[in-house]
Amino acid sequence: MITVALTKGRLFKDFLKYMNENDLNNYIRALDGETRSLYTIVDNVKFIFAKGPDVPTYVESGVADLGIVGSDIITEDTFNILNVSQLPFGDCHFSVAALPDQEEFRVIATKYTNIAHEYFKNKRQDVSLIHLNGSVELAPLLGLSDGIVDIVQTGGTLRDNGLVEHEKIMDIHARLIANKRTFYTKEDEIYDFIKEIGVIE
Ligand SMILES: Nc1ncnc2c1ncn2[C@@H]1O[C@H](COP(=O)(O)OP(=O)(O)OP(=O)(O)O)[C@@H](O)[C@H]1O
Ligand SMILES: O=P(O)(O)OC[C@H]1O[C@H](OP(=O)(O)OP(=O)(O)O)[C@H](O)[C@@H]1O
Repeated sequence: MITVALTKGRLFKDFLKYMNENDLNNYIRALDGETRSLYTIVDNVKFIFAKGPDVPTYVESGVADLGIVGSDIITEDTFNILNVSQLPFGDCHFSVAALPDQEEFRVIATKYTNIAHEYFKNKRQDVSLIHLNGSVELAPLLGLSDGIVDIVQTGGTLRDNGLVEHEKIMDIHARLIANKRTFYTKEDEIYDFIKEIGVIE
């Protein structure tokens, strides 16, 4: 038995869409249902449903062998895991966004302070960061910050709040991650799963 950690929100919906497009019906039947259960078993794969930032924690500890997680999460925080491969879903990007006429960025609000810190440090720009937990678009609208560093997917949230992208920071994709030990001790089962979901030929 191998354990695969999935996130419950958007990324899970993208994974289901990917499975539908690739006729992975066995998994879809087990995963695509209305239930509050936090795990399900299909053949010899146990899927657990966690919050995105907790997926690498489960994988690092070895209670999960594999995980599907946004690259944003494993870029923002450091985990002792194997970063196996990029997956063909979950695409979005990080940007600096603000009101259209904003010229200077001295104060930035973000959920992703490490990514923002690294970005402005590399640009040799002295910026103060304010950590927020969500709805960060409010910060420049209320004058809490000059701009934000945040995830942009459709651009709808920025548009609906009168904000625009000023600088693109990096692309984001879903990634397959693995525990450093069990990737080798459970090699055959992991290989079968990865092959089945079409991540390798
Ligand atoms: N518009 C978006 N906003 C945030 N994350 C996105 C977006 N589009 C794709 N993603 C990716 O999806 C991941 C977040 O999905 P996830 O399923 O973990 O949580 P969620 O949809 O934010 O739900 P929850 O509210 O339960 O945290 C991010 O880590 C990122 O890689
Ligand atoms: O470009 P879009 O498709 O509009 O997506 C981007 C928005 O989605 C995310 O927020 P989320 O919905 O996770 O809520 P949050 O603000 O509480 O983090 C992100 O932080 C942006 O606000």
